[in-house]
Amino acid sequence: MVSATQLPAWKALQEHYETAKDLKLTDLFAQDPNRFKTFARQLHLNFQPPRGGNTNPHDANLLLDVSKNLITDETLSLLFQLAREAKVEEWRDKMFAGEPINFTEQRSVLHVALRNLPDTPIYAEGQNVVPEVHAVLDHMRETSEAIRSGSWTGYTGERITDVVNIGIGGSDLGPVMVTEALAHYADDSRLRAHFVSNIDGTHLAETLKKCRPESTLFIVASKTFTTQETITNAHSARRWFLDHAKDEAHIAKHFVALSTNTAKVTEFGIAKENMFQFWDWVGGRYSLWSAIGLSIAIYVGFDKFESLLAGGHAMDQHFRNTPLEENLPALLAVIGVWYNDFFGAQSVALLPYDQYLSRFAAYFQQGDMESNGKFVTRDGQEVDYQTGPIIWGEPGTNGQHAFYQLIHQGTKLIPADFIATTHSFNPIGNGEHHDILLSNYFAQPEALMRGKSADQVRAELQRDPASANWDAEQVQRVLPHKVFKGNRPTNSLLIDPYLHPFALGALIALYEHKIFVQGIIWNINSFDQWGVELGKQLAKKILPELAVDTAADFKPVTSHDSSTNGLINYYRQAKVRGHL
Ligand SMILES: O=P(O)(O)OC[C@H]1O[C@H](O)[C@H](O)[C@@H](O)[C@@H]1O
Repeated sequence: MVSATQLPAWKALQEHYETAKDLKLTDLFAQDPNRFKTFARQLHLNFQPPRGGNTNPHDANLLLDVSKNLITDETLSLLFQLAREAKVEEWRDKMFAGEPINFTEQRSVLHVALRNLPDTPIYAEGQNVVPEVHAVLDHMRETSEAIRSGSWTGYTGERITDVVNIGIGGSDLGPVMVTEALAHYADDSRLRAHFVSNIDGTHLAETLKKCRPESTLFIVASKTFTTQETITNAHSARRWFLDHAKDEAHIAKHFVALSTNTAKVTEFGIAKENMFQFWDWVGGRYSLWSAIGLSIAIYVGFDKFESLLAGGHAMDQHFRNTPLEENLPALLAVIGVWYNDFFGAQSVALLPYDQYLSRFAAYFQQGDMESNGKFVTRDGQEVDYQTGPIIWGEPGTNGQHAFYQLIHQGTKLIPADFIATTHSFNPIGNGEHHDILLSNYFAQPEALMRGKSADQVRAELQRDPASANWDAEQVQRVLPHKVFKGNRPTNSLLIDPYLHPFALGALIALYEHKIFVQGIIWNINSFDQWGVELGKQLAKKILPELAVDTAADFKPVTSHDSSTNGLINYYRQAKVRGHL
């Protein structure tokens, strides 16, 4: 494929940008009373998982308003033309058909198969993967139900009260984000979920302080089962456990593994029946839907996990079957490309007005940045345009009291997604909290768009008794600092009614597919992550260099640049001095 910048629509967008860059959102709204109608999309999703007995809600409404963006009808039509010229629809169909679109690792990209709850076949390398997916789901159901009911007991016969997921990256962030998002459904106060990811011994040590070996289940989650942090933490947890339990035979009741690597799991000493399989065609950052979600299923119950999958599946169907113009992931994606590649925006803020989504931005930092942080095209050429943005964010309203200053008055363009639900699980004060929360959710995009002119500031100063009598010089000293230029773009997404498992599944899949569409437009492979390897290799080389016994045998390390040598030797000298 030709480079994105060579596509006719890209060139047309560059020309269009020359006029669009001067668009004023307030003018666009003044000129068109129907602007909201034109640029907001409502989507009703509904899908009942085929297994009977799941009584959770399985429908959700999504309202995505993109009208507060620097776009016109023409902008959108050119952006969708770009998506078509980049062959987004063809690549989407290739993904669903199990073609090995992650070509640098010769792998299919089939997280959609994990939530394909009906028995519709999906093929990877000629083999229908759906029966295996269902077999693992059945295994997860059995195990999660046994733990929740108390029939799975520890080595002394006690029920399990603490589940510790040991994993990092994709084997951590998804379960962390989702267990937090679904905390409302954690209906068994006897059961706690913990997550240990960092190799920093503090993470494991502080977690183990809260656990007792008799009643703790460790879930060792690692796709490759070779990740240094996870395997080291798992071995340390195993030692802690055996210090108490003494007998290795007890490990079977306290350690399970989630992995694609049977040989390594066996080598670690975890029995095959305690291993939950997944497959190479599941990318780590897309794996919460697989066995990696076991901690979720235990924490909130398997039927909630199934409903999460159903929501993901419903969004998959929408993404697969809806023309781009009405396709929510595609719409979010092309608007993102508009700012990233034509306005020069460097980042995107994800701002959920929902405490349950407190880890949403952290989760999609991996989801987006590990997928689209690439500098060569699929053909191996260096790109001559910007690819993936920096993703960041915190829940509202906290962010307002921290970094919104820069979004409102800083010198950077920061497109932001505002996310909220129409109803709260916690309608404290007769709904007062939720109304206040939502008033902020509505006000911030409005403020970012409208801004405040010098004339408005002047009028305010005149109205305020504290400044009404100021002379011109005093006014001028303050006035410029109170001006908001406005015209800052936002997307608003409202989920109706609640962030129940189905709605959450749909929300996550929405962003996953947005990332997919952008990766195709940028002509990059969104599914490998070679960029994480170099640091790992160098750390492996450095680790043995950190060993020193005594001051007498201290030989400075000289194998690196002077900075790295200097830092390493400072650390080694401190080790020799030994303060603990
Ligand atoms: O699940 P694992 O094989 O342990 O991998 C954990 C994580 O580490 C790797 O370095 C990758 O950057 C991530 O994509 C992956 O999710």
